[in-house]
Amino acid sequence: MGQTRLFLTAPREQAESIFSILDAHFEDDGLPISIFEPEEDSGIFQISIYTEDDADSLEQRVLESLADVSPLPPLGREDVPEIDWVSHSLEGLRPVRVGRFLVHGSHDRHLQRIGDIAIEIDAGLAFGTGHHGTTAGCLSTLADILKSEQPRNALDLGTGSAVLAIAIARSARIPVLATDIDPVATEVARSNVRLNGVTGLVDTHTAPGFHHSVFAREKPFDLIVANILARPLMALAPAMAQHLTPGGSLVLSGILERQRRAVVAAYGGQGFRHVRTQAREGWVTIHMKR
Ligand SMILES: C[S@@+](CC[C@H](N)C(=O)[O-])C[C@H]1O[C@@H](n2cnc3c(N)ncnc32)[C@H](O)[C@@H]1O
Repeated sequence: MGQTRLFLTAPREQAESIFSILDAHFEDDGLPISIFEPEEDSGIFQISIYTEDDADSLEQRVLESLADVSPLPPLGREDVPEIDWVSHSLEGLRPVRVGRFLVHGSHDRHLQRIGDIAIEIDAGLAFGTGHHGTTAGCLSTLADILKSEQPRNALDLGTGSAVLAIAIARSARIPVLATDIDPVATEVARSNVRLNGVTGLVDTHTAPGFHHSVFAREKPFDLIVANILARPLMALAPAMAQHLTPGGSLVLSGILERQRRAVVAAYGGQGFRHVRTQAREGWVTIHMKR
């Protein structure tokens, strides 16, 4: 069955606000939502939401969720044949540079420069192309951490495309456990891990939170990255403390600016101290240590 894409086009600030509203509103539906700049440096962004089900009812819900946005840009709609979905979603994606990390699709391999840590992501069905402010924030924070720390065993919880696990494995050459609640994401992660030649380092598993025997086998970790969302992250704070070594680094993202204090407080209660927060596109990435 094909997919339908609903989309809105708006200047950056409005586009980011629409993206945040849709992201929060459809959080429990698990529908892919993306934001990107179709034309480089144009400042005009497109927010897309995809469904395989009833597009009419989604359209209605999108309009209801955006009722307070004024003026509301027109809501576009197009059918995306299933066969084209992955390549379609990649076509619009430019490579992303964050520090030494270059996240790119297969068609942009040639952009790699000496000294780059290149991460090839070739599937659109899991989150994590580097374009989202949360992924970019995690990559940037990981790059900073890896300049001064030498972790030996890492965890990427909510791995999506495995972009962060691959970034850690390729730059630190250490084992990384990469888990996701969604079996489709785990499949995509596995295939990206193979594509990037790090099968010997990155181990992928489907698991909600820490509910899998692999955690007991692989813990403790001295670096954990989790780009999920504020609420599940707060619920996971005690388990994070149990799985991270004293002195280890924790990178949390998927947190809106207004949720930052609550997340820092939840982790403060578990013995974590705040090191640094980076903000991108309304999202924050928090580095904490235990
Ligand atoms: C925002 S994406 C992040 C993907 C990638 N790590 C990145 O930074 O681009 C969040 C991922 O976490 C997964 N996820 C959500 N809740 C989870 C949970 N409780 N346990 C494990 N994975 C979870 C989702 O399926 C999704 O793939």
